[in-house]
Amino acid sequence: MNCSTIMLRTTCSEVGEPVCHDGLEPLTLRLDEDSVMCYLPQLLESPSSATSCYTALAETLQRLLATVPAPPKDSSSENDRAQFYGSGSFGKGDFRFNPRWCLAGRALEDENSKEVLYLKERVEEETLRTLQGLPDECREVAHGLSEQAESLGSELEPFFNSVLVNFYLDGRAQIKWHADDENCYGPAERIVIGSVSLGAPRPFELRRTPRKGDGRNAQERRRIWLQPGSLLIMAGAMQAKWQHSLPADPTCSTPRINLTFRRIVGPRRRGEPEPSPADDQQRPKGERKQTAERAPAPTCGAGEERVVPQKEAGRVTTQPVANRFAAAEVARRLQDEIASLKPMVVEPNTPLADELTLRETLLRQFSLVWAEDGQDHEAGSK
Ligand SMILES: O=C(O)CCC(=O)C(=O)O
Ligand SMILES: [Fe+2]
Repeated sequence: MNCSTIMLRTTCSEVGEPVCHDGLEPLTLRLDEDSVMCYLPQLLESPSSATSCYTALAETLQRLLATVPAPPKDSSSENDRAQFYGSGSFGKGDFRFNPRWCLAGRALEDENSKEVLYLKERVEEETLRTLQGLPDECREVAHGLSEQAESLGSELEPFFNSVLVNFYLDGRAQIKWHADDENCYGPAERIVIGSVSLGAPRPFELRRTPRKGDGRNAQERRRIWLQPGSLLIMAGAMQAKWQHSLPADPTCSTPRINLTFRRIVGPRRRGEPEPSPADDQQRPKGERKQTAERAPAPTCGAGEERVVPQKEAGRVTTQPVANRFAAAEVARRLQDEIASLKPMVVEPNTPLADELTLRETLLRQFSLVWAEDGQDHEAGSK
């Protein structure tokens, strides 16, 4: 089969409607000379494993939404899409994250996310297999990917070292046209992203990045229904030349979870945790140092004496903090909550102890990011 002429399985006939794929069969799309997108409807062994993965993960995300204060740039209450980012270790290394993510999303710690670790393994295996098995006609694209594909299999360094999770509460939640082309992923012509869908099926759209003088045809959209349990691989120059979006779908009334596994390259930025020392990784989990112990002292609001009023003592936020709070105010709230929680935590590994750790981690991450620039960031959705 000639890769450049692979057709979408189903086509929409109405004028102006995007070319559609129903997401039930695998698909390889060579979008242009340098960009390729592959879709596998079934990443997990069965539809029921996709359902149980979704159920467990949705429960964790709901709990975090209810217990972790909203980050300063949280937009989940406006657009029904909440963001989370992987944090902690995944066996072969530590999750990295773009420090901006912690302004818009909540941390999803490794101990909270068995499913994420499981999916990460599956996505790496399938991405490697798929990229290595691209048809001959895609060789030029595959050639550019071969080095990356090789490092996917490396024992020492896993390919995907970060994950961003989107929780779409219903069909009103969406993500607008964008490309994931930030510098932290390396050259935009060589970014590989593995995107897993769970929960409600939703349409995903693609279009060429708009350029001056583009005619109507250049803007032709392609649409793929992302089915639960599926994997979408974006590779080659897709982030440089194409944009993608997940439009609102008024017919959808149930949640969807999307996980995009990415590779962050280059030195760690301020605000990103340093990798754990190798010997720390060897030890069983219970014996490892707690994140909070490794955390540097908060730098935001430090030095300011704030007395927690008596009536506030013991009060813990269970609802997301409204967006209007400035970053420093959120930090103060976190400090208050940590002060309230500390005397209540008598045993490790209890729900209260987890809440305390989550707040401490959040505070550490926020504080470092703010210390970097001294002010608010533009927190994008990428
Ligand atoms: O939800 C999706 O399928 C897409 C998410 C996405 O594009 C992103 O997080 O950058
Ligand atoms: Fe994206």
